[in-house]
Amino acid sequence: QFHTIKYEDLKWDESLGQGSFTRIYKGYRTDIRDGEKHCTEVLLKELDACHKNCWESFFESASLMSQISHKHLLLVYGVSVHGEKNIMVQEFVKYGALDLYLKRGKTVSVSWKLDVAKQLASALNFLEEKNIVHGNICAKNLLLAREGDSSQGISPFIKLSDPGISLAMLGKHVLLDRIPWVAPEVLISSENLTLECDKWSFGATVWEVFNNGNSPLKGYNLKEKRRFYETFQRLPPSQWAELADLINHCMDYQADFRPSCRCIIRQLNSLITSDYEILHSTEPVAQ
Ligand SMILES: N#Cc1ccc(Nc2nc(N)cc(-n3ccc(CO)n3)n2)cc1
Repeated sequence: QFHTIKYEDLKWDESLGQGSFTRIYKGYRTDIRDGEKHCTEVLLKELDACHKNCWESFFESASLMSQISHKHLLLVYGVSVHGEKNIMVQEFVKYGALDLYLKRGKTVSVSWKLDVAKQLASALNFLEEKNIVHGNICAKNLLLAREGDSSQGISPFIKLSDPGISLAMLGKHVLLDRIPWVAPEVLISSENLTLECDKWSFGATVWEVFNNGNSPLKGYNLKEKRRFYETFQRLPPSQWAELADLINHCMDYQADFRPSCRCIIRQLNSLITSDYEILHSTEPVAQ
């Protein structure tokens, strides 16, 4: 199910921040392959000790990512346990989480954003074909491996990160805080976590990418977030009608009305960047 890595083969470098329940560090892993010593740059994701009852879910997430391989899915080398410490050892992705990259004010073109959306859709299509639910699609879990350079026609390259601790293990407050990424039906029961939920989250993630990493419903408290679903509200629409339609189609409150991945990919490919890009060089910030 997954490779176990000896703790003494790992070396910690700088801290790179924290996710929910986890801390991440740059690190190195030494291993001997065909008689040679290799030292690989890795990302060390440590599960906070206080959530040790979630470690099986943390490792389930690691084994999910280790069992499948796809160019837009993060490579997980394995896990290491050392006393209270549970560590997931991942490939180090050069530019880190996409939400922070976009928030740092990097101006990226519309076609750059569309490339990211298409790559995420192809990763989701791969998971859908294997009937695997990710459960935590969001810009924070999209990692940027290549910045791309539109002047040289080099596209960005993203990798979808591990889903982390499964929604079923999370408390109500954490679920509410994941509005609008978590599909409405999951709030009713985590048994409702299906492939369609990833389509909903895909819509919210595309919204983030086209709003320069701004969090949708930023500043909403949990009560306001709950009301957002109870009153069937929608995210502020993009000026680009075809994009807004795709996002709203993915974020349909009726799970079985959401489009298949193939349909999403077809719609993304039909979005013509030329006219939109000329007309709206920068997407106005959503109110
Ligand atoms: N400054 C900076 C900087 C930070 C991180 C990386 N690299 C990286 N590699 C991974 N495999 C995973 C992650 N993550 C970041 C958030 C999460 C939460 O899921 N993961 N970051 C590169 C540069």
